[in-house]
Amino acid sequence: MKINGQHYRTIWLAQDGWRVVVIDQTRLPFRFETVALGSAEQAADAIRSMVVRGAPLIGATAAYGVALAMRADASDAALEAALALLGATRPTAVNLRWALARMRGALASLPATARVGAAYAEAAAICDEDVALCRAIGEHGLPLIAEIAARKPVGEPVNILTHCNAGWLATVDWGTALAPIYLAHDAGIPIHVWVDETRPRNQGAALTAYELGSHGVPNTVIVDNAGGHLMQHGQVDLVIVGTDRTTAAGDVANKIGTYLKALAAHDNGVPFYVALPSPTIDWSISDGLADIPIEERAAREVTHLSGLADDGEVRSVRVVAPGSGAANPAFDVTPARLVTKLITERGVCAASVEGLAQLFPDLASRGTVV
Ligand SMILES: CSC[C@@H](O)[C@@H](O)C(=O)COP(=O)(O)O
Repeated sequence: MKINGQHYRTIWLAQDGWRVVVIDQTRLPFRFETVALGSAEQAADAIRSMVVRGAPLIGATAAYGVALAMRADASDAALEAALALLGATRPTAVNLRWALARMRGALASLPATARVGAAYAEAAAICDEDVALCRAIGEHGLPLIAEIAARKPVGEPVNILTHCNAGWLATVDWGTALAPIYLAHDAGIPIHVWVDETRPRNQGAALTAYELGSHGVPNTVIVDNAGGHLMQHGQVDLVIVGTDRTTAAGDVANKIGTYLKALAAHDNGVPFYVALPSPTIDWSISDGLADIPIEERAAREVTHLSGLADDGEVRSVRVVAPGSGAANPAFDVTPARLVTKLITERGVCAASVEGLAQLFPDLASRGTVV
């Protein structure tokens, strides 16, 4: 993704060759700042505090967190401690567990002296693969948008609604839900994106609008409750969202509020697509409602909002009546029956055991290593 004409991934190695640089997403869209992570503890903090967020980027950061830990101490005990520390940062995105399992698989059988180099190489491979997976998701999703564009009067944009941020910032590059949108835009298809603001943390208003705007994709931010109204009035052609964990049967956990968008889409005959790379599939479970752990975050994210004040400073203000409590479930589960199709790196499939198994026979039969 280009920011001010310069291409950035969301995670890279510092010039010193060992620290791990990430974009501080808590500062966007008003400040573009990077942070250099120098230890597993700092990587864990970055994930926990959502300096980095989005399922694939959480996994990539955790992988580099293990490499940082190995640089400090490459013993068996240090490896296990780093895996435990990083694994406890956020519960819902299965990419975290997937990346850590992969790091353990790459390192555990090696002598301590070989672990640092192998850990950096494996983390870099996870990042490079994520870029390729997301690009492939874009290529498989593009025809779905092109088909709708072909049915519209020439020049009329395809209106796509998205929730949260499942773009470049949530991955290493390209994004999942936004990858088909970028490719369609680059192919000259007129696109307009309805961006759900995505309370409480406003990943839509702050991050999705920022990155779409940086790429020149026309977009309009709406309050989370506007989607149903727009669908009733024929102003949404399709919905594309990402996911933090998809079951082997196609249930999808994504940012809180996704389920309500799926219900509204279903009621209005609007196609509801979920884009995901295979590391987001948890092959060990099939009932999303029963088996996907839903992160409960701090009440302060609900009681307070932060934004740019007229004096140019970013400030936090309370919006909830003093004394009232606040609940903050960060994700919800959309049952497979409400998902039109899944868009993956291997193609588009039904959100079902059969659909996923057909595209991923190798992974479906093996189950997830966790
Ligand atoms: C490609 S990212 C898919 C999901 O991780 C994304 O939609 C999402 O819900 C992110 O939640 P977040 O709490 O910002 O990490």
